[in-house]
Amino acid sequence: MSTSTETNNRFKLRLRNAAQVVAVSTTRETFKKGAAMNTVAIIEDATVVVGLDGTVVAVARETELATQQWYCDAVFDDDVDARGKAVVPGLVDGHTHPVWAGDRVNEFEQKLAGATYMEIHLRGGGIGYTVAQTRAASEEALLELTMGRLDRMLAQGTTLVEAKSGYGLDADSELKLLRVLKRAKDAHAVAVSPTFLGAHSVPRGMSAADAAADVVHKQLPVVVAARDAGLVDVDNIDVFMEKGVFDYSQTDGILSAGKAAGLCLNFHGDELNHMQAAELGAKLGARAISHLEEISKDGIAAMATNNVFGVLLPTTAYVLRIAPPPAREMIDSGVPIALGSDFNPNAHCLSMPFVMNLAAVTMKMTLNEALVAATLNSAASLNKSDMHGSIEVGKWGNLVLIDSPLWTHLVYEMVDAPIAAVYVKGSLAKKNSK
Ligand SMILES: N=CN[C@@H](CCC(=O)O)C(=O)O
Ligand SMILES: [Zn+2]
Repeated sequence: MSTSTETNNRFKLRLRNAAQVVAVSTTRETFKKGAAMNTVAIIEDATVVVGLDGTVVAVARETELATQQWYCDAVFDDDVDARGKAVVPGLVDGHTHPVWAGDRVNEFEQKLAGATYMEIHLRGGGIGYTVAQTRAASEEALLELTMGRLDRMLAQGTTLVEAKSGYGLDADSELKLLRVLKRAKDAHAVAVSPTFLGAHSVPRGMSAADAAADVVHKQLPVVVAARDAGLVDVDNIDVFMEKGVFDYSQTDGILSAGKAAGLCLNFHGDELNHMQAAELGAKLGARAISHLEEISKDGIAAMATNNVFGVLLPTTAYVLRIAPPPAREMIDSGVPIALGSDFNPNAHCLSMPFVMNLAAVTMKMTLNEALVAATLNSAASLNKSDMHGSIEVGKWGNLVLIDSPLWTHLVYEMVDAPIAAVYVKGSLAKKNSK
């Protein structure tokens, strides 16, 4: 082979002859809704090639590729025999709270004994407890904790994660958390979509109205200035819209201010009580609303009409022993559904395969729907499905290699998903021992 051929035909990675490559999509659709959520593109006896720039250059049956001259002449920096294995896109976690110190294992015991989330919250535990621990922690300590959590997510197949601030609740502390997220984003293989969540709770001694005003007039301007100076990255703005936290008009005001600052609206709503969050999100042009356990029929219709993503979090209903959101009705009505782990001190879950299992068992989603919701649609809920969420030419070569010829083992095997390796932009990012 000549040098020039070698240069032109050198690639970063080949995963060859996989029993199944689950591309999810082959048409570059940005998301799926309705019946389409139950279809995933699968190519059997297939090969994926990733170029030196980290993007997919080919995904096809090995026999088809073998007829092409470029492929026969190609050299691969990493050449992996994937026979007997399946490949799915890197998983996308649509909702996490990864920057916090301390833990709440004591509250887990209280909840098991019957205390509700709001009872603990209103007596100063819950988010309030974590805010105190997180404010007291150094930026370096929080970075180390966050990096460790991203490592554990990566080992479970996650390659893109939405990540919230929200345990600072004042301008300086929220900025500290957003700086941690930027440093983690710049340093870690897992891609991060950061979210400003200064409105996660009402700080002790403040009214909700004063807290909402603080978010709009103090925190948000500081965050926007830091973003514009390149000190932090912020894609989305979030509010915990809930009875006893932020009401309809406070949430409207905070989200509207965030939208004016160029942020995507991606907020907590209709979780413990029906708050008309879905209706508000549709009115404001929100990209996504999370939780939705208490969504109304009108809210479902409004989200479907406006293509507002429902980010469903099956760990919440599981740990709080509440009814899960009406996923079936939402999908059948045309709401685009994504999934998230909701990793936080209340729901300590870093595993999207387990989330997919819970979605299938407790929310009656099919395995195909769970995969679409945990890949293409989660990426789309973050406006990132141009490069994430499916195995298609031109997208990042983010790939999960499964130690089974059937991809469905990823979900079936629950908390011990058989993930052999995870590739990010065509580079081996995590190899799991058997
Ligand atoms: N519901 C509000 N926020 C989180 C819980 C955060 C916490 O309890 O620390 C959630 O999505 O479940
Ligand atoms: Zn949350």
